Amino acid sequence: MSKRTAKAPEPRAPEPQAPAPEPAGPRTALTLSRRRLLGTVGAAGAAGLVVGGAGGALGTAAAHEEGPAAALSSLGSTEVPFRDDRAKQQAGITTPLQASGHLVAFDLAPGSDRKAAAALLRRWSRTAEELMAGRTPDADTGVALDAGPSSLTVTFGLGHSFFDRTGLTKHRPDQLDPLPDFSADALDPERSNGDLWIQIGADDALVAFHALRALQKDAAGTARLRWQMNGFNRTPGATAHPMTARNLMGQVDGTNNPKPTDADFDRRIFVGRDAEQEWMRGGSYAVVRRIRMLLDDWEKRSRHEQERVIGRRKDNGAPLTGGSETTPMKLDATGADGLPVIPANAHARVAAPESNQGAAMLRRPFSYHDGFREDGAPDAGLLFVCWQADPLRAFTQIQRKLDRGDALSPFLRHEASGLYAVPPAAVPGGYVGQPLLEG
Ligand SMILES: C=CC1=C(C)c2cc3[nH]c(cc4nc(cc5[nH]c(cc1n2)c(C)c5CCC(=O)O)C(CCC(=O)O)=C4C)c(C)c3C=C
Ligand SMILES: [Fe+2]
Repeated sequence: MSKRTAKAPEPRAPEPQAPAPEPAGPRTALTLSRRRLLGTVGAAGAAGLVVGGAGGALGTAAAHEEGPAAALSSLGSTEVPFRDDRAKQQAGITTPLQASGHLVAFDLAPGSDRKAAAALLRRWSRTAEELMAGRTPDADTGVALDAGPSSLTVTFGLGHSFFDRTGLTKHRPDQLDPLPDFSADALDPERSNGDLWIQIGADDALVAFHALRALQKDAAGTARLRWQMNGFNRTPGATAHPMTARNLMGQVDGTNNPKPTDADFDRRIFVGRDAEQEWMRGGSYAVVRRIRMLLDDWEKRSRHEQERVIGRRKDNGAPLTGGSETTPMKLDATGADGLPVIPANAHARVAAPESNQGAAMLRRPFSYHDGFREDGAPDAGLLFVCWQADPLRAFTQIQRKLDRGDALSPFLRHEASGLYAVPPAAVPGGYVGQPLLEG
């Protein structure tokens, strides 16, 4: 395939809410297929295709002839490697938040055994690698033909039930034991759990949808879709002041996430070298919660009340004890009334490692909006995804504490839940989960 070098893109603005893209972070694709840069007659038909990013502004009529290619913007050309010799973990964990996301779970079809599951994960890994590199099969839907990789990541996980279905029960890690019930739970079993889970993220909604369809087609005959959810975040570049993301309650959310530069980051987020289940070493556990926000109630509260619910300012995310977003909270500080400045039940206080014997997880959510409910309230909230080496000592410990009386809980409903073992990245020539399935 002929290759062309794309103009070097501008660096992407930093996004403090997500850790720096260390090993598995995005890199700029310097070579892209000729088709992707120029558009082709063929799949695109006589109208041709415009180049993604900057070229898109030209409009379709301008792209009939193969002329000098306009460079993709950094948004379109940013590529996150599927495999990376330096990275042990799959992409999509420490990758900066993307603008568009899909979470999807599958159940193995009756009769699909371990061999069929292995073949599916091999197909999925191949598809993910191709699409994340910006290579789109000519014969597919065409949805992403004129787009660059757009920071696409595809991350694969295995649910508790996967192991019984494939005869691998004795290889199931204890960390996949079902999460306990919490009082705030109103879980829909049909939108929870599942044998297999995929997280898709991209900075372009068409690229993300295209990946979703391609992976769904790969599953045909082997696994059936169980549930699927769509999410979004702010588009990179939409603000002149790159800062931590906001959620649909308007809060700056993600400030006190562990950072890859923290000495204990790997120990907290990734499964250690001494783990009993060898195939999970370097992997992580994802807890997924669909959390609806009771926005009508929330939006009736004054800004002052809202800030006391979290313990941080709404405008810049700074703790109520002062400073900027990154200033540590002073949990001991009291006001003139003798009461704590950050209230005893403030969400950030109750969830903090200091209140949970050091427990911490990496939160990497998407917002969602699925229209309006019968009462007119928005069906909207957070697709809360968090990553940790041990869910019992991270998500479960903190959620138990929140459940006992954090000020944010009355504004939330946990509607769906999943817990998945996310194996390390595939080795060259291999596929995600191969050491488990062929071990
Ligand atoms: C069990 C874990 C958590 C759930 C569930 C959860 C839901 C949830 N959180 C917000 C908004 C914010 N959370 C913030 C901080 C924060 N939240 C958790 C854990 C859960 N949140 C932790 C561990 C922390 C960090 C605490 C700390 O160390 O300071 C914040 C403050 C800013 C920040 O640090 O990110 C906000 C805002 C929502 C809206 C929500 C459910 C929809
Ligand atoms: Fe939180």
